[in-house]
Amino acid sequence: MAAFPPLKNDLIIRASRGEKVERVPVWIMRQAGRYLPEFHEVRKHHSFFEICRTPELACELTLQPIDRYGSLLDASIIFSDILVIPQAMGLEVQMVPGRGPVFPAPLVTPADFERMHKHVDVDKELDYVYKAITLTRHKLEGRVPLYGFTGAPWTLMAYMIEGGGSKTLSKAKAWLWQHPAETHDLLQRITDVAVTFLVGQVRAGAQMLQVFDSWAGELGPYDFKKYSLPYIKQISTRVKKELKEAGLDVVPMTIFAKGAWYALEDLTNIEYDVVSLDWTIDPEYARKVTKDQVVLQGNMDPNTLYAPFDTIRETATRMVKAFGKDSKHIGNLGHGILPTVDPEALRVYLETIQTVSAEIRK
Ligand SMILES: Cc1c2[nH]c(c1CCC(=O)O)Cc1[nH]c(c(CCC(=O)O)c1C)Cc1[nH]c(c(CCC(=O)O)c1C)Cc1[nH]c(c(CCC(=O)O)c1C)C2
Repeated sequence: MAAFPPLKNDLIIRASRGEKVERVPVWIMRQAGRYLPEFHEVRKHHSFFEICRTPELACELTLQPIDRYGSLLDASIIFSDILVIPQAMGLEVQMVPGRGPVFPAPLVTPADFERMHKHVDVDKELDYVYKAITLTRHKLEGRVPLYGFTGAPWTLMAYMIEGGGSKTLSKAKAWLWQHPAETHDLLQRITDVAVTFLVGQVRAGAQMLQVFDSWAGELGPYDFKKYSLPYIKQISTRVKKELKEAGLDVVPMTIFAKGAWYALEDLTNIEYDVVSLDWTIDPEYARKVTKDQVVLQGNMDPNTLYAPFDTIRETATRMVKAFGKDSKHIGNLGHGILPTVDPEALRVYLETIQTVSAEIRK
């Protein structure tokens, strides 16, 4: 395979390493997806997981926001889903229109471990993601870096037991009390897969990595320390070690533990370069707690994109200023962009972050 084209915009990589940069780099969680008409055009003809498993289609969707917004985006993220890991472990996941992901046969009791592969050949099962990453690195032509990602063990465990989205996570949480040993067994199995998967994504061409613990905030502080923190820490330390040993680039890693405001201090000490904040955390408070030891990412409420454009400008300006003139900040939303947002509202948000941050850093 030919060498990748040279990177023309490395702003977000420099920022993730904590270097002083000329302006705040920005990208958006779920930037490829349902708010874009060009996404729906492709979705009409292909199912969701068919797109994930077809490198040309996953690549095309990854590039859609980069083509649309041009220099207003400083990174791309490979089109895929966190649920490719449960699939690789042997569970079936369907994407049901209007409902989201559904497991026809979720884990009900630990006896259901029988239905999962005893040994997961991660590189074989998820080779389609690696192929999509490699192709996308070429097609990006060095415009921006490419993120690879994984779901965090707790969030993936929750999906595997709930069988899909849930308001209370009561089935998954019942496991914590009813099956504590098997809970740790499951979390460890997912962690092992995630580590190999992230290293494989870097080998394939990913230049940055993000771990999504979207349901972290459903755990209280004590349980987060017990059921999430040790595993997301294992992921960062093992991935960095394995990358180094394999002679690969030790790429910047981001942790997004949505809702886990109480764990902010712990999250700065587990070898992630960037901590992604949801909108419930005040940027000034986050800077105080993290003492500039990590780069902070985020964090406007995604619903603010429904506001009049002037309000979006005002809110984004206030956010950039709250993270501070000298702060280590990567612009993003506090969670994924919502499917019914006007793509032009996102343009206003991206433009504001880039121009206001360049202005105050002059
Ligand atoms: C990073 C990513 C994800 N999904 C998708 C991407 C693509 C890359 C990008 O960000 O652009 C495409 C991605 N994933 C999905 C879609 C829509 C599929 C469709 O109907 O076409 C897209 C574009 C489907 C999906 N997949 C998932 C949901 C949520 C269900 C729920 O809990 O109620 C949904 C709706 C699970 C999922 N998937 C993901 C997360 C973590 C981020 C977050 O918290 O939002 C989670 C929790 C991650």
